[in-house]
Amino acid sequence: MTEKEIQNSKKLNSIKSFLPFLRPYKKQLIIAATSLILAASATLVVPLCFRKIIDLGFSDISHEQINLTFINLFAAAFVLAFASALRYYIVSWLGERVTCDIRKAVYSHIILQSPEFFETQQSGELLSRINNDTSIVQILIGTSISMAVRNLFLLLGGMTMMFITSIKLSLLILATLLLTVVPIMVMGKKVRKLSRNSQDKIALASAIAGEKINAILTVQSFANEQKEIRAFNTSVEASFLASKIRSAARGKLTFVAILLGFTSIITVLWLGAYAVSNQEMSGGELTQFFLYAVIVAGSIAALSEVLGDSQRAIGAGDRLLELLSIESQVQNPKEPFIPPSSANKAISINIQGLSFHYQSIPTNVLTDISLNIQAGEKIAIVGPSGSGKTTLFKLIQRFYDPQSGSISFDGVDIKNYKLDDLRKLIGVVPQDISIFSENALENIRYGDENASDQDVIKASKIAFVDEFVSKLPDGYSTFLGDRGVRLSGGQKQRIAIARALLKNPPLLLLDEATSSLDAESERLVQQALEEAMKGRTTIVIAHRLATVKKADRIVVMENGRIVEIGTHSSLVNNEGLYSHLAKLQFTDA
Ligand SMILES: Nc1ncnc2c1ncn2[C@@H]1O[C@H](COP(=O)(O)OP(=O)(O)OP(=O)(O)O)[C@@H](O)[C@H]1O
Repeated sequence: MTEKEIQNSKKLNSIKSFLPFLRPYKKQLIIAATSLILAASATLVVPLCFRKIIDLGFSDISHEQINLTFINLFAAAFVLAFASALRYYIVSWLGERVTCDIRKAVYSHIILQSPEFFETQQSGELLSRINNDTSIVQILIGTSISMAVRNLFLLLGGMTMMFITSIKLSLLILATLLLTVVPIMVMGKKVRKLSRNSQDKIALASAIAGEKINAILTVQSFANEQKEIRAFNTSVEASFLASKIRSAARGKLTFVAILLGFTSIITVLWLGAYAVSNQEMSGGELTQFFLYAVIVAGSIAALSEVLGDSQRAIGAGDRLLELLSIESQVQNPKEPFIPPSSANKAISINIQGLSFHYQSIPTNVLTDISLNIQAGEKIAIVGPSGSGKTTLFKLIQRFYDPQSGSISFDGVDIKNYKLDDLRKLIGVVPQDISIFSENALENIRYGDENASDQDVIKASKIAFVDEFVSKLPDGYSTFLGDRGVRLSGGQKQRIAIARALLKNPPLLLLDEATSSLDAESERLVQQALEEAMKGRTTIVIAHRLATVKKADRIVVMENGRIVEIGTHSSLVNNEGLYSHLAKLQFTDA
């Protein structure tokens, strides 16, 4: 295939890939097509009526004939009005409906991606795709396609009628029309390229804004507001420039299309006037021919306009399809293992020869990790920053698959679990806690959407959340603010613990906060954690002496490898990395 053929087949595929979204609405499509054909046919009948009116003249004919002619004209007008209105409603409805479905599909596709996807995609850009690109596709489905079909129908119908009226004049017009189409095609291609460019620029501007608004405290504390305003302005201006270039190209396209279209009609009519004067055709026939030529020219102009719009839509559609075609790196197994229903008791973990590197960097972050953890055991992981502790947590939750080795829960490789089932077994208390723009009750219920209010409050009491939430102005109904800005670090942690407890998981993964909490908060968080760990297998990334001392075993990591395993006292006596770290790192050591 030549490059052009590949491009064309891609274009076709872009449109084809949207077909599944249209499939559920066959009934509406049939109504739309019928009303569209009716309206176009009514338009094509009008010139016939006019020819009759002119050629009959009104002096020599009966009133009955006059009445019939005008009633016919009125009937055509009625069909035209009714069918056009129906077409407008159904087609707009389809556009809105399908866009809504595409939006839903894109969002659920994004949210099911593994974290690797989000390492390369900016959230602002993804939002722009959900909002802007889908809106453009809406124009395609809600307007452009129906305009294209209607005008194509008018073009073909008008041409046929023109040939019936006068073959000679029609052939002439056809020849001049060919001269019109070629430049339109060439220019249309350019517009499409520019459209994609302009959409990319808009997405980039949203991405920049989204990222900085999310990090507003960092922006303001470095007094970088003006810098960020300038950066955003530059990127918005770039998107304006891209749109300007696109609009100019589109404007030129419209100019060329209309001018060439009309030039060809005027030329032919000129010749038509001679034909009437030589009595080769009647005045009514020339009028009829003229009206069809106007319809044909109008439809060509409209088609060129639609071409511009659909180029834009295909650009946006391409981006959406590209997004929808990305498969998550972590997939559910074909035949998943069904965990037994008594799954809430502690589980054992077996890690065997685990090695892993992130796709972006080929050096191993974890190398040959092997570790057996018994059901109910409490393991503390310590190690210098960057030694791979958090990465190990990510692999246990199967956010990534290792390049070699395996992790098993109660003897079953975690790859055999459905992702949902696997993650239901794990409660995570991360360092970086997400609080959503909802009230306290709903924020905690995020751990288990089916939990009753009583369950939420029970978990809150164990996690010492009740202690501060009940003092808030509206208690559990208090809105916690965008991303929890109204909560302290220790309070957020306790919310995270309550969430994890509500899930009642057999395995707890705790990432101990490195930021120092005040003594009272620290005591409450520790107490909450101790409650949470009861009866479960627990792995904690430890930064405090109190935590490591309570652990059954301590795993010491360095450069992605396990270098020591033992209890606090045995490791301190070892004089290895642990004793060195213990002296330096543990705040209360
Ligand atoms: N998404 C990622 N892509 C590429 N490299 C990553 C990614 N996440 C982490 N890394 C790298 O992997 C290594 C281990 O990181 P990890 O977060 O697991 O360390 P850690 O022991 O938990 O450190 P800390 O105690 O500072 O949290 C680091 O060198 C880090 O730069």
